[in-house]
Amino acid sequence: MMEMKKQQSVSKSDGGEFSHLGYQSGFGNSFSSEAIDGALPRGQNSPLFCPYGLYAEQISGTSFTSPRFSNQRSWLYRIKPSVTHEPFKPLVPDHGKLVSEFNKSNSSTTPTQLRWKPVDFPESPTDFIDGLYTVCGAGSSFLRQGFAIHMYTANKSMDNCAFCNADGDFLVVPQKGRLWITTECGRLQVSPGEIVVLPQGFRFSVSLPDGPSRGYVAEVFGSHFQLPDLGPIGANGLAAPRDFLVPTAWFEEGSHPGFTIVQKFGGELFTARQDFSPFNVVAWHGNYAPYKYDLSKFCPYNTVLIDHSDPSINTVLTAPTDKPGVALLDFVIFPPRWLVAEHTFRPPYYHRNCMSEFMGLISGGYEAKADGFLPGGSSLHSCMTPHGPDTKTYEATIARGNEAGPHKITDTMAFMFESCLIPRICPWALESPFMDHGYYQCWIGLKSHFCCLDIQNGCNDTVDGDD
Ligand SMILES: O=C(O)Cc1cc(O)ccc1O
Ligand SMILES: [Fe+2]
Repeated sequence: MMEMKKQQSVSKSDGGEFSHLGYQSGFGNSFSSEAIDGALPRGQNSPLFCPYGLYAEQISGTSFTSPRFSNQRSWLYRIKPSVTHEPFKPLVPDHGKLVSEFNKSNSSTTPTQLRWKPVDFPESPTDFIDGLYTVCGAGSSFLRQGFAIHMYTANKSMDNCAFCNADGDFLVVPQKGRLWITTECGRLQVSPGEIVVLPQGFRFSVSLPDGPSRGYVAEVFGSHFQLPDLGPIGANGLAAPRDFLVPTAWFEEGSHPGFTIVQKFGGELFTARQDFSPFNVVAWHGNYAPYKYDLSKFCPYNTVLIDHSDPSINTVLTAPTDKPGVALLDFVIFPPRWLVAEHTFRPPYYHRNCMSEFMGLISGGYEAKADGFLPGGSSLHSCMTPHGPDTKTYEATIARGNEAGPHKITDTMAFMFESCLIPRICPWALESPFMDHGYYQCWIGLKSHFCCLDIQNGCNDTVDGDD
């Protein structure tokens, strides 16, 4: 057998290598990458003898028989197959705060507008897995239909262990602190302002080069993220396929005694021991792989004359249901952009939505909230729960009047996870010390401006006299 040559053979603690990673570009392509020349079998997936004595292993992200346009799978060529581990055992002590099936025993429901302040960083050593907790969700990973919204706060790297989510795909939105993520397909550096999708089943490990870190995670059960159709926008715009980055093959070899795989399965965590690293894939090919995307690359479209567009115009990724146009989960952003609409109330309109809206703020402020919605904070406006700009935003917009010229909103990156399912909320989120119990007050001051005569004619008579 040829001498095993280890390429890019740095340890995970070598930071320099993480910041100079090469990536493959594209969305849902047929990717291929080999860390050693010739490690990918040519002409077939499963030769009797793979190059360099590697094992061939397929990971399927859709059923074998899914239609070709949606079929996702990759072939991994690895030093030892994933199956080489001791039996899974329930994690002790139980993690307790991850939920993947939402029912009366683990969650409750409320139509009230909810808002949370940013959560403090942990004081005791907490890695990405320890620091993950579910805020809300609906459906069931067992039934392959549903979603969960989690958040994480962590201060230490995962050590000698990898996480594997059998329940669904994670879309991770870091808000504070970079994530150095080692996956079976290679390594990714993900900074706040970027997102990463870790599809169902892939093993990954998260290191925190910046220490205390915080962020949001959307999980979808039974669906995968795809780019939205562009309709009349045309062939270009919003998130461009070429800006999605997929890792190149990277592996580590040798013995890793006591390496632990932590598997999330039905919302519960199980651990299995093995004596080697799962990051032992020397080459891979296929269209099922982790990827990242820099939100500053997004090309926003919007009104250029009147009125406020629905936020769907800023959809980065969507995880569809079987109903056309109805998302299990849309990931929508509110990026820096020009506001130019004439004689228009430019902030988000007041509204009630049959979809449920969870929002987070990565940086800066959010155009609908003058106060109280802070980077690292979050809000939930469930199905048909009324919401919209707070009193200060409304009054300031009206005061600016019709003469407002083109204006660029800068220093902002808010996002929304929007789902057709109605979320139930976990008790620790409802009882959290970071819950903003006075949230409703941001709208209470909205006064009646009703006037019997047309306001353009300068009428000052309010009907209900509340000012
Ligand atoms: O509620 C929100 O702040 C999100 C949102 C923004 C927007 O511009 C229009 C509708 C909408 O739900
Ligand atoms: Fe909304």
